[in-house]
Amino acid sequence: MGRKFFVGGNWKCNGTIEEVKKIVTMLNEAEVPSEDVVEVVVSPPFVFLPLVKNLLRSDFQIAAQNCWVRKGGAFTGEVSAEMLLNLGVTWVILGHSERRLIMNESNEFVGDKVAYALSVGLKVIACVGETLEQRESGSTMSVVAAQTNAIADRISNWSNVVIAYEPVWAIGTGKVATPAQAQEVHSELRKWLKDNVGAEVAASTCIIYGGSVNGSNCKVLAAEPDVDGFLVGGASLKPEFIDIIKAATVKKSD
Ligand SMILES: O=C(CO)COP(=O)(O)O
Repeated sequence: MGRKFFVGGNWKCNGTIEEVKKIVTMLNEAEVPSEDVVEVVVSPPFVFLPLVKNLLRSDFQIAAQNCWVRKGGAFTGEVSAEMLLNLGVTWVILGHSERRLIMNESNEFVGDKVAYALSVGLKVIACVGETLEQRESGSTMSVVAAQTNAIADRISNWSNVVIAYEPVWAIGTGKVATPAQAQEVHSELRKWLKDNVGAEVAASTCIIYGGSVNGSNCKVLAAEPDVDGFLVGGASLKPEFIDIIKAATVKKSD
């Protein structure tokens, strides 16, 4: 039950048409391991999804950074899961800490979003992770378990879910988790899945790490047995994103 290495690029709220075209050209020209070895998904802001979809190489996929919790309708400013599918978008990032903390998205709301997006056929990168305060008070695993539990309560099929462990204190700070810190949470989370969902889901679900991943630290992180890839923010806008994709080969040579 091998897990394929997964690298997501979360562009967040960045970019102009010109910059987006440059990033796509950089990605299209890159030589990276084949689709059998690594799954690459880039996530531009909503407005650039059609442009990126049209220009991006076909072995890379695209993700939205959010979507509405249920079917579309009178929800001003929202984008529905159905619209994403209609555009040919295959993935959506849900529960990113920037949405949990800035937009006050609760565990339950994120769980509802994950369940709805999966039900219409989208694949989901579901983000979990603790704040610095929560880590320092020793509650990392209870926070991550509660976030994951709100999803587990609402879905039964995990085959289209990737979990991104993104400690909030490591996001955009340059303070990357050490390989041991990442491995510890990933393995505890996998154990939580085994105990609460099932052994098969625990063994087959990709758990990727996010938070200050760059071209220099990606290989040591990728070498950890329960780190199945990355969700990359800042570095996904730069050429070093290619080096991060290539970290997949660390696994292949195991
Ligand atoms: O939030 C992240 C990816 O979703 C990580 O962001 P950085 O890689 O910029 O720390």
